[in-house]
Amino acid sequence: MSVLPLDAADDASTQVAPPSSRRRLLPAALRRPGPLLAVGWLLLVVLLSFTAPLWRPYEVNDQDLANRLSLPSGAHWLGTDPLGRDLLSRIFTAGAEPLLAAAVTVAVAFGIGIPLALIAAERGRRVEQVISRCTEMLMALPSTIILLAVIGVIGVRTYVVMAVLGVLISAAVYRIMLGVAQSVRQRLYVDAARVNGLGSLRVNTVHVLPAMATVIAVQAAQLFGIAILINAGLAFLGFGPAEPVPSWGIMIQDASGHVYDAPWLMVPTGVVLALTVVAANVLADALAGKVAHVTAPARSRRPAPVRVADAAPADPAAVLEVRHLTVSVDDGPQLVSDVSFTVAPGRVLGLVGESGCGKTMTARSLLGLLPDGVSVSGGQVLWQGRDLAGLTEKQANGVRGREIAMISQEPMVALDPMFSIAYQLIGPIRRFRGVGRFEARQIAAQLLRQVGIVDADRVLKSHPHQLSGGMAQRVCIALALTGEPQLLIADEPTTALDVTVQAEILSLLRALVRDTGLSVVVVSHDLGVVADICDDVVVMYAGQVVESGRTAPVLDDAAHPYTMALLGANPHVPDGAPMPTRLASIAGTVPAPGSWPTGCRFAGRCQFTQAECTVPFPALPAHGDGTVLCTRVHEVHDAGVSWHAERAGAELPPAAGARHAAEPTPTAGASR
Ligand SMILES: Nc1ncnc2c1ncn2[C@@H]1O[C@H](COP(=O)(O)OP(=O)(O)OP(=O)(O)O)[C@@H](O)[C@H]1O
Repeated sequence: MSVLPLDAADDASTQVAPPSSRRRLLPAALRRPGPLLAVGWLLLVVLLSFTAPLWRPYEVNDQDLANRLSLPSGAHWLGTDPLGRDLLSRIFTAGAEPLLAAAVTVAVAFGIGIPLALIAAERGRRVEQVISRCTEMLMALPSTIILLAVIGVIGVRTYVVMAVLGVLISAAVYRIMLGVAQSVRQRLYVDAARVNGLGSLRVNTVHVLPAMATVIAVQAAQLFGIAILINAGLAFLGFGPAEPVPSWGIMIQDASGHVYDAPWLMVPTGVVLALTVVAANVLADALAGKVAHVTAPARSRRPAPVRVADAAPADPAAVLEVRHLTVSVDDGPQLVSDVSFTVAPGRVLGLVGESGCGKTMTARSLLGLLPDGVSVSGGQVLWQGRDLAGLTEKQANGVRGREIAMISQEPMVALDPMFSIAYQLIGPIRRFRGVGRFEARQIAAQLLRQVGIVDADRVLKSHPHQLSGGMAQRVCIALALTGEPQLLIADEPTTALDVTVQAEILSLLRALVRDTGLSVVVVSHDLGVVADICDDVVVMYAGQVVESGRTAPVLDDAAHPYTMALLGANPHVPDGAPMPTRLASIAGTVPAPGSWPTGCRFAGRCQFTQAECTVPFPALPAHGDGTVLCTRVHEVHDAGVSWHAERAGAELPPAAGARHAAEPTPTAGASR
C-alpha cells in the first residue's frame, strides 16, 4: 500500500488549537455573574436543606411564645411565625421535600420523554406519528384536574403526585426532544457511526444523547423551577404535608393571613422560594446560550420498502448494478426516475450534474440512508445477489461499513467532536475485524498511514477540531476503510476542501483504487473531479440519467446538450487556450421535482429544443456501452453544433467550444 506524504501546509494546519476559550472563561464569568450566582444559590439551598437537622438552631416545632411574629433578631435570624417557631430552621427543614419532589418530576418527565423522542427520531415517520398522536392526547388532558383526582384517590402522597405530574409533562418534553434528536441524527457523524455498523442503542447513547445534553440540561433546569412552584402551590392549597410539618406552601399560606399585621413573615419563605425558582431559570438561560443551533431537516432511518427481486441475473462484470431506480417523496413527487448504471470492480464511477439533479438521493439509496419521508419506490440496487433497496434496517447494517462504506463532503461534521480519532477508529475496527483493543489501535495507526498521515500516533490522540479539513477527510477515508469495504461512496469528497488539498485527496482515492481494487462511486458537480478520477460517468439532470459511458468519450464527445452545456460552463481551461473573461452559464434552473415536463426535462433550457422534444422518448445507446437521452442526438451531432453561451454573455474563445473547455485539466490529464 502506498503512503502519500502530506504537504507542509496541510501538516502545519493540524497543530493543536490554542485553548483560547479556557483563557476567556474567568473574565466571562465575572462579566456575567448571573449563572455563577444561580449555581451558588442552588447549591446553598440544597446543602442547607438536606443538612438542616445537623445545624438548625431550633427544632422545627419549638415554640417561643414570647417572640411571636418577631422580626429578625440575634436569637431568630429570620424571625418567627405566629407560634413563635424559628423561621430559619423551618424554611430549610421544609426545603428538602420540594427539591426532591421537583427532582422526581424532572426524572420521570425526561425518563419518558427522551427515550420516546429517540425512538421516534430513529424509527421514521410512521412510528413518530403514532408516538406524537399519543403524546398529543396526553397534552390535551387537564393536568390540574388529573392531579387533584390522583390526590383524591391516593391521598396526599407528594412524591407519587409529582411523579404523575412528570408523566403529564413528559409529552411536552418529548415534543422538544424529538426536534433535537431528529436534528442530531441528521449529522454526518451519526450517519458515519451507522455506516460503521454501530447498533441503534450505541448510536443513541454514544452520539445522539451527548449532543442533546445541553438542551436536556436547559429544559431540566426550567422544569425543576416550575415543579418547585407547583409543589409549593399544592401545599398552599392544602395538598401537602399537614401541620406541624413545615412546608414552603403552608408557610406562605400562613404568612398571607398576616400580610397587614406582620408583613415580614412573607419575606423569608417567599424570597427563598422565588430565588430558587429564578436561579433555576437563570441557569437554564445560561445553558440555552450554549445550545448549538441545528436547523437542517431531519432524516429518518426507516428502511426502504421491500420489493421482489428481479429473477434475471445481475451483470456478472458489475460489483453493483442499479436498475431503474426510482426514489420518491412518500405520497409525493419522484426525486429520481428510472436511474440505471453499473459499477465494475476496481473502477470509479462519477455521478455528475447540477445541484438538485438527484445525485445525492441516488447515492444514499445505495446505503438505505434516505431522508425521512423519502424512499425507494421502484427499481433495484443489486449488490452481490441481493437487492439492497429491499433490505431491512438490520440487514442494511450488515452491509454498511463492511461491504459498502461512505465518505461525505463535510469531513469535520462527519467526525464526532466529542471523541478522539483513536476512539472513533478503534470501535469500528474491533467490531468489523473482531480484534482486541491493542491490535485495533495498531490497525488504526496503519490505516492512518495508508491514507497518507505520517504522524499517525499524534493524530490518533487528537480530537477532530485539532485537524485541518484535509486531515479530517483522510481520517474519514481511514474510517471508511475500517470494514475493508469493496465499494466506497464518496459524496462530494473534495467540495469543502481548498484546491491543493482537493488534489491530494483525489490522488489518495486514486491510489486506494489502484492498490486495493476498491470500487468507488463519486458524487460531484465538478467535471474537473470527474475527468481527474472517474473511469465511468453518469450525467444526471432533473432526476434522470441523460448521458452515461466511459469518462473520456463522454467528456471528449458529449452527445447530450446538457452535458455539452455543463462542459461549456466548466471553469477549467485547457492548456494553451486563452482564459475566458466571463464563465458561461446555463440559463434557467433545474425544474423542481413534481414539475418536470413530459418529454425531455432539459427542453426548457436547451438551445436545440424542437416540438419533438416534448413527447417521451427512450434512451439511445452511446459511447459504446453508455446511453444518451436525447431524441435529437443524431441531428445535433451530425450538424457538428456545440453548446454556445451567448445568453450568459460568456466570451469564450472561438475554438474553445463546449468540448474543448472541458478537456482534462493538467491534473486530469496526468491521471488518465
Ligand atoms: N428530504 C427531502 N424531501 C423532499 N425532497 C428532497 C429532500 N432532500 C432533497 N430533496 C429534493 O430532491 C431533489 C434531489 O436532491 P439531491 O440532494 O439528490 O440533489 P443533488 O443533485 O445531490 O444536489 P446537491 O449537489 O445540491 O446535493 C432536489 O430537488 C431536492 O430539493
